[in-house]
Amino acid sequence: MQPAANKEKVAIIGSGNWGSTASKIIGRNVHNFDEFDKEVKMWVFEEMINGQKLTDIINTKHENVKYLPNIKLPPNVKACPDLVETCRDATVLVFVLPHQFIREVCKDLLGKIRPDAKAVSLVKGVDVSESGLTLISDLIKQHLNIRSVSVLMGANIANEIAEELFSESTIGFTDADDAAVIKKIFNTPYFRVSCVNDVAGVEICGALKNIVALGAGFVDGLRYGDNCKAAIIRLGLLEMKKFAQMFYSGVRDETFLESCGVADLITTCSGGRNRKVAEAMVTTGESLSALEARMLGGQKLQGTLTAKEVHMILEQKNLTQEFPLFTTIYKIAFEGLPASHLVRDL
Ligand SMILES: NC(=O)C1=CN([C@@H]2O[C@H](COP(=O)(O)OP(=O)(O)OC[C@H]3O[C@@H](n4cnc5c(N)ncnc54)[C@H](O)[C@@H]3O)[C@@H](O)[C@H]2O)C=CC1
Ligand SMILES: O=C(CO)COP(=O)(O)O
Repeated sequence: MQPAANKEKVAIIGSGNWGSTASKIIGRNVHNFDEFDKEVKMWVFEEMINGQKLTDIINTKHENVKYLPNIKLPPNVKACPDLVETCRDATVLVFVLPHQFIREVCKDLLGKIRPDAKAVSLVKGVDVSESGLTLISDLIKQHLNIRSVSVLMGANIANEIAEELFSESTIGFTDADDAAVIKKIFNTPYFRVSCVNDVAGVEICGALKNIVALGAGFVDGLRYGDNCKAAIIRLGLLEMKKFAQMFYSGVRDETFLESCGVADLITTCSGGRNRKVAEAMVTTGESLSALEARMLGGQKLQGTLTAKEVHMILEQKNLTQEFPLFTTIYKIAFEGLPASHLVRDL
């Protein structure tokens, strides 16, 4: 189908637990504004479910039976297995993939998108390579030559939002006009979005809280109680802020009090997947990667890779002693340090 002339057209890149939830919100919201084309394409990393393509299931049943079961998606959300086809005519690109897949996706999209497209990243993670630390939003911007990449992060456990339970979220932006368009596709009475001019602050919060969530899971596995978990959350928030302000100038103190900051830490340390799998690591003695594969039905952890990536950067810069919580969580997760050292070593 040709896009309606001069209309904003949204493409969603990713269709996991959060990607599918985002498609439910966006698919409905485009009907509220004249300026949007009503068709929303969603790129699905194709897989077979009981002999049927996941894209076919989504397009006939209007449900992502693997990553967001029992939630109806709007019929104007069209699942598409071809990445370039999904994005070719879009003016708004919504990136919502596990962060380890972003480089590959950007490579495949290079030169294949509209020059006037804007983007928003819902991806919680950072990129670490030989050239150092890069925000996922910067990676997308640099690789695809996109003029503005906003981010949307917050206390947003997808299953709750899919059931339309109230939550807040934060858009970090550099271009206020683009942020206003992006807010329109996400904001609903049950998903309350606010905007701050601080991409790095919002994005670093979204990435680092997943490391702290592993710590919260260790506390739960050890049965150390709620006071101890609150201490981990407090110390985690301090290290998140220190890290963000050390690596990015202009990060604002107030950002840590938005949904993307303290609120996301609290929800992730209570109901998130990183917390759940870290708890199981302590109670079963199995590795985080084995538990991720066994417990999550194809969904991915982001805290494990982020803990490794952040540790690599801290080691490179001789900063591990300045971040004792992140460092201890890394050592418990990957170097066999007993979980009880979480509090002993702080
Ligand atoms: N699920 C949640 O509650 C929330 C997730 N997020 C963030 O959203 C991002 C996406 O997470 P979810 O939608 O939850 O995904 P998910 O963890 O539920 O699912 C994994 C997704 O990765 C896809 N995939 C597997 N192999 C792939 C490959 N080689 N290339 C591309 N895609 C591949 C799968 O098809 C699936 O769609 C993450 O950064 C996550 O931290 C943010 C807020 C809430
Ligand atoms: O980011 C999230 C909630 O805001 C989800 O966290 P998990 O990936 O740990 O489930």
